[in-house]
Amino acid sequence: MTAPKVLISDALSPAAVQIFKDRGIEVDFQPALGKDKEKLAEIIGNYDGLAIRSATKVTSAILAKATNLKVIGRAGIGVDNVDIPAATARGVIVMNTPFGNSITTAEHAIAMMFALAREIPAADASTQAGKWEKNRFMGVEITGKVLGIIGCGNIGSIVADRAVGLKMRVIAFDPFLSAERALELGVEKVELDDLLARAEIITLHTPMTPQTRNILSREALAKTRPGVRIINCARGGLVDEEALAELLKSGHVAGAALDVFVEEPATANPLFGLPNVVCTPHLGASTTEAQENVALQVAEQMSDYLLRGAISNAVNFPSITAEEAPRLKPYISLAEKLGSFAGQLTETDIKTIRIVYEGDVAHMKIKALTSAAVAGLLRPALADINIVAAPSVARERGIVIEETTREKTGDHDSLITLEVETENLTRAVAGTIIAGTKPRIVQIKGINVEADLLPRMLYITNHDRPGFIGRIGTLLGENGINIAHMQFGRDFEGGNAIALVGIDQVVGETLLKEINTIPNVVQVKALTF
Ligand SMILES: NC(=O)c1ccc[n+]([C@@H]2O[C@H](COP(=O)([O-])OP(=O)(O)OC[C@H]3O[C@@H](n4cnc5c(N)ncnc54)[C@H](O)[C@@H]3O)[C@@H](O)[C@H]2O)c1
Ligand SMILES: O=C(O)[C@H](O)COP(=O)(O)O
Repeated sequence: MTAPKVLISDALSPAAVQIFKDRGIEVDFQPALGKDKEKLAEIIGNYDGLAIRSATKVTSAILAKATNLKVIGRAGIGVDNVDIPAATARGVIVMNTPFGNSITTAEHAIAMMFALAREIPAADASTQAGKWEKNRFMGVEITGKVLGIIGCGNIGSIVADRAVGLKMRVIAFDPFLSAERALELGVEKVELDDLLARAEIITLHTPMTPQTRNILSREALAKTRPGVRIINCARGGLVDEEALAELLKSGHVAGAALDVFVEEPATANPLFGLPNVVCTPHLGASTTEAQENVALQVAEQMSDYLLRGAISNAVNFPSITAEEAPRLKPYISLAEKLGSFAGQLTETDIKTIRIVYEGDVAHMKIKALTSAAVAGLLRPALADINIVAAPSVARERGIVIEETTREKTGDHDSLITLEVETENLTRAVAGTIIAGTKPRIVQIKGINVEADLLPRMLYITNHDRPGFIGRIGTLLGENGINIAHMQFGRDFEGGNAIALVGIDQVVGETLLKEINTIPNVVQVKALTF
């Protein structure tokens, strides 16, 4: 196996380079490449992995050129510089490092709060200019002030903890913050309007989503307390910069500290040059400790995926540990084959997919197995579908996916049953793993029929009458088709029967039609796996 190749296109700590090398991965460290999208597009096709921070924009155009790419690793938190749907559609795993720079960023927000309260940057500039303006800089105390946190997740919680330590009164708006967690953090959970009306300092710590974009809009800013100070170390675009600039000029807002901007790199901005505005160039995560953390973590995660199939902190696929990956692999293959079997037999629109996981397999990562089953099911219609994209593609097509887990009920230690419902019919197929690695079908439409899945197969349904087996064998033999195995099942004597025939050659349309003319044959279909 040739060593996977990773490109680092942003300024990651060199610690990442060492990890990749130690793990036997070829690594190309080009920290300035993220700013050169033409060059990136030109070479991205050579790499299996791409490690980035926030400067590299992984657009759909870049992804279209990334023909070998399997994983994008974000050494940091925000993945808004990656086109996730486009990556997902191409089967590229996108992973981040959700905790490595949280403390550092929370500390930056706290530093910004002090910088605003005591006008440290302006006082520093004035002092170093030889002005000694002792009477110009009258600050405010932090103790006892009301801090309003918008978004109380990893970073917001650390800010809350530090602020409580500074004897501030902390209120938080976060629809997903539980009452228990708020109590544990010592913060009061409030609605946004309440926060706007009460906070003397507001700090933002939400991701950028359609709901949070412009959360401090002109209207929201108008509801804030006179003299409020605003800090944004989360994402540019959470605050209306134009409206904030006007309120700073009018004196309604006493100060604003911004680490992030609508347009980055920010070389011109409506807030630049206004009194008591403190700006840093997206430095929230920029400490030696945080950069070391995220670089090491992203390199380990990407190596684990490229070398062992383990997935952690992916934003577009369930996690799979390095220990789980080899155990899961045969079941992924089984789920994909069961899906493929049902998909090849289904010619009308699928409404619902029901998957039942029974026995040992019910305790595995069933989300990954469901993705594999859905990919197999959709592949006859969408040749390029991959396991990462499959569930979202199914949802876009209005297909309902239902999963159930239960303990072992029959002979098999593990059993996966896939049921597909269309307008006209419901078809179920079940399978298991034999000898630890081999996928095997064990039941079709409730009829027991055990067969290994070979690359070429015939699926035949017929009325259970004498003579069928001899005729099909003769007909295939006369046409030069070698039979590898032939398995039969029926619901009861003289009832409905199924034959699964593993074959070594392709059966053409003419021969399929001829098989259909054998007495009692209902349906024949050539399948490939
Ligand atoms: N400046 C920097 O260098 C820097 C560094 C790290 C992270 N960040 C950014 O900081 C932000 C927070 O990161 P995190 O790790 O704490 O994320 P997180 O996911 O742990 O927390 C985000 C919180 O926002 C809440 N939230 C979501 N939608 C909301 C809404 N509509 N209203 C209010 N709250 C909402 C969530 O419930 C969650 O608790 C992200 O945008 C991240 O990209 C910036
Ligand atoms: O989301 C993040 O982790 C921060 O915005 C840090 O971005 P950076 O890695 O480009 O400093």
